[in-house]
Amino acid sequence: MPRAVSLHQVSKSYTPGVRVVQRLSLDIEPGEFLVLLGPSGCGKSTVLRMIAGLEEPTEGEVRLDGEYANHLAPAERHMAMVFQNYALYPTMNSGANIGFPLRIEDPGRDPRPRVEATARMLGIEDLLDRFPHQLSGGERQRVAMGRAIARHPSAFLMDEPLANLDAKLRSHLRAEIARLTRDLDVTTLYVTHDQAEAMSLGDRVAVLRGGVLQQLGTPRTVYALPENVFVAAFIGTPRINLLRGVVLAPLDGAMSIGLGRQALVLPEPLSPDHRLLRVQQGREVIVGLRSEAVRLARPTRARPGEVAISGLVEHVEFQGHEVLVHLDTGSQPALVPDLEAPRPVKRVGGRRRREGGVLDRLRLRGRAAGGLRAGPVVVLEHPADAEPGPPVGEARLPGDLIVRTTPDHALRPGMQVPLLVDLAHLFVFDHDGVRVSPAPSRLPDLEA
Ligand SMILES: Nc1ncnc2c1ncn2[C@@H]1O[C@H](COP(=O)(O)OP(=O)(O)OP(=O)(O)O)[C@@H](O)[C@H]1O
Repeated sequence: MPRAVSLHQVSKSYTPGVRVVQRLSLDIEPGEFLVLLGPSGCGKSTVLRMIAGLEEPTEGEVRLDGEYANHLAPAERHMAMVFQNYALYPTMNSGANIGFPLRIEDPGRDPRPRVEATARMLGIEDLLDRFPHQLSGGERQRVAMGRAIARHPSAFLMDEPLANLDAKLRSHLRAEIARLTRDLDVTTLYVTHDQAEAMSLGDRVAVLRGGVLQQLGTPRTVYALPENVFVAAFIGTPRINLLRGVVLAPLDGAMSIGLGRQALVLPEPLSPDHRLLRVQQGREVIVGLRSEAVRLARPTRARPGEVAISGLVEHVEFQGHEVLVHLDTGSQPALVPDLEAPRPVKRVGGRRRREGGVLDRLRLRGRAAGGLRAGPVVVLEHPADAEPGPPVGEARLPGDLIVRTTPDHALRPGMQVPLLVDLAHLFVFDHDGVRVSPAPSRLPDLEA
């Protein structure tokens, strides 16, 4: 029987006063495939290890099938773990590796029938006599999976099991893991920092940041209705465009969102979501536009709900089936802490500069709470707080908007192109990075 696994207000500190997991509550249904997703160091492995019994929660409860389980030893939990480094015994062949936990469990029983059945399930019958050093990375990972499966566990705990494999093999094994866990009807908790993996595997995805749960939902929900800027930016490729904006709601004119040199004029009559934005009048917000929200087309081609802006082509990224166009629209990108990897130095106009340039200094900062970024997702700093540098208005901004298009547009850097923004796909986040449009209370049925 697949297990129900629950965490109730679980926290973990390795050092007193520093919680690496903070008051986490999660209910994983029997047979469910739940993915824990987040950047490196956000506490994913710690959560998995607490469920496995390899770490003890500092506070809170782990429950298995509704029963308090904090005190249970790993072996008493009947779960199998698969790690990224395979952890096979080097002196045993694949068959012995797969059979090892069976021999420990029941020394008197011949493990071979189970080992062979497991090998058939994984298509590795030919590898049973080989030692780990005679196997490729993908084959080793299959043997490690076999060792986990052979015991018929009630839950799988997988910690980045595909991280060491190349992209092609990863996608192949991903499909295999999905099939296996479905066929075996087992509860699975899968840890990854790869959002594409999370989206393709999970029945639900739990997004963690700094040890704090940001959102728990189906892949469709976390993509279409991210609760905050962090989730919006972490999920989806190419990354969502996040721009700093100001809500302008004059009493005698059309409501708009100012984006630096241009503005998105909200069409009348205002939609219920846009009407609610009036309370943000005069405030700084963060506008989120996924690449599908913007298309290259003239204003005369606008469909209902689309508004026109324009952009200067800065860079064209050819990807074969599509092209990513980096545009300067005269707005300022908003940066999300924890996501901004050190930016590579690149050459622009003969000068070397860090990508992001002056905008790196207009930083959005996570607010610390007990050593954790637990409160608001971001805080927009006033430019006056920024390090000295060229005044914002005078700085030549790097591309602030990435738009996807077909390869048949002949685009070159320096071209000014017309754009249409589909306001049905507009996200607005408040000053603290929390989504305000679409309104949080509006939860369309995305499962249909
Ligand atoms: N045994 C330990 N003792 C002290 N600190 C630890 C220990 N294990 C993990 N940590 C710290 O706890 C935090 C969370 O670590 P954890 O491994 O759970 O994160 P993660 O999200 O799985 O990261 P990654 O994706 O890089 O594996 C990190 O800051 C890490 O340095």
